[in-house]
Amino acid sequence: MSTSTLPAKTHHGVGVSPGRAAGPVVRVHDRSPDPLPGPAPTDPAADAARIRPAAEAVAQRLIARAAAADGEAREVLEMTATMAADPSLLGKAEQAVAERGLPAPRAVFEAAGEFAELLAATGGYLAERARDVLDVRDRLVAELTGTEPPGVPELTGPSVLVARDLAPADTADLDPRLVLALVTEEGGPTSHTAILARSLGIPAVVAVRGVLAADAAGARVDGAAGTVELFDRAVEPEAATRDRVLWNGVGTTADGHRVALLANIGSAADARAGITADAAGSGLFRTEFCFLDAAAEPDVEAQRSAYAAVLEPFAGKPVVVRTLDAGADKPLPFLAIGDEPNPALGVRGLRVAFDRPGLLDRQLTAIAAAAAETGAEVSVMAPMVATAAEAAWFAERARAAGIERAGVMVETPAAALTAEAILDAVDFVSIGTNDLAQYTFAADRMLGALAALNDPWQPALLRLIAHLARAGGERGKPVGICGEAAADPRLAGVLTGLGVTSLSMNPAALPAVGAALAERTLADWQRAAQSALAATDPARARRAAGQD
Ligand SMILES: C=C(OP(=O)(O)O)C(=O)O
Ligand SMILES: [Mg+2]
Repeated sequence: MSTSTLPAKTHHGVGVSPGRAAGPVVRVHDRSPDPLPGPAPTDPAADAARIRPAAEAVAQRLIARAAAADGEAREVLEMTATMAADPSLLGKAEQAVAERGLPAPRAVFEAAGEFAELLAATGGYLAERARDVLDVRDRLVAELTGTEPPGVPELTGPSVLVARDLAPADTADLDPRLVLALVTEEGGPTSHTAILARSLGIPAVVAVRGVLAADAAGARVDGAAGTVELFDRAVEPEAATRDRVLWNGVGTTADGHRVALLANIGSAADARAGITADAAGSGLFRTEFCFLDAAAEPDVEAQRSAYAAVLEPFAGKPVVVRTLDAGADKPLPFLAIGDEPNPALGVRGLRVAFDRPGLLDRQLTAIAAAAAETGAEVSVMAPMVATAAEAAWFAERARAAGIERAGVMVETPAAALTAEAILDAVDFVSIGTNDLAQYTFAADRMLGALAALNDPWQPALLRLIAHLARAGGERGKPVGICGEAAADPRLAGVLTGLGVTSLSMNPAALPAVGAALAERTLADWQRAAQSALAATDPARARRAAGQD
């Protein structure tokens, strides 16, 4: 490598997908400037008539990319193509040209902008779709103005991609053989970029302030340490070095201490992916994913059949079904909570059911029926629990519905600090590290600017987990992890060293986690865990655990 002779500046971000790689930088195009509202077109009818062919061209390009992709990538690209050709969006834009005399690019810009605002105002998953609508908007505007479309340019060789953040359509069909590493200025540990990078095995660092302004030609990326060295000349491509992903499908440390490695699922496709990836079961079935678009509460029969479709691949295996986690970042249209000044601290998760116990009871009945039908070993757990009384209330209702094992998620510091009482009220707990970090650090999990606080290697978060694991160990009750922390291979070992009994993750992360776990004995991981706990910041915690 010739890089050692080049001047380098090291930028720090949050490492979200481990591995090291170096290579020439390719910038992902930012969107072009907003189109101007004038001058008015001389022939509005002709200008309006340009919109549908432009939308058709954008949709066709996305469909062609979808045809060359598979699995989730194909779904994302097809969904984006559908949005680009959405008749109500295009109709609104045409109307703005005809009635308000806006030039076609501006009309599309405003129509899509309004649609995105509506989605963003509802928050959560729908707000994430707002990002997709804005992505479609920018593609349409680029098509109408004849400018470079936003997103990843055609890659001619192995490259390090540097972006502000990546939209699902940008990343859906990324070729991991050409993308050496991903670096983003924004985004956090639970962002789309982070999850995708881990699932593709591409080293990634997010929330790297100033990386775009640096305008570098080459970069060397360390996805574990969260560092990006930038060079002002292109750097010879150096393929990623990653954890070996040779895993025999059994979750165990080098000396045979078993840890259940499980899949996080939300659809039948996820469930099949989990089984293919050798998941021993599922530690988190996000039931709200089945009903994101439902306008009214699905009746018991509709719920039973939706759950059965997801449980079916797991016949004979354990699955933890989480009851609806609605509100804040995951609003469900049929559970309108009303205006809240701070939805993340509002009526969400299990709290939605306190005023609507019938809603919970109907869901538990449907889950019990789906479990009986499929033969999956189902237990249930409640999201966003703050007190032992809430946990006991939930467990009682679950048992009344005929479900034997009931647990709760630990996502609030209050639940973690009262681990003993919570565990006494239920059969198990599962730690949602995404939300537990957000509430512990008072740092919105969606904000790139606060990503460093949501880093799951933060010693404060590790201490809460250690407390929970100790309380579970004393009672002989399982303490699992189902947040993104479980998908970080080295952290998975540290969590095991803290006493956690199961790790549930995106199915794509299973081989790397399984392989890393098997590299050391339980005593080694316990030592690594104690060193990480004693560290004063995430970087030191990683080093102390032997990550760097
Ligand atoms: C697993 C979790 O739940 P979700 O990401 O669905 O909020 C979590 O908060 O860590
Ligand atoms: Mg959560």
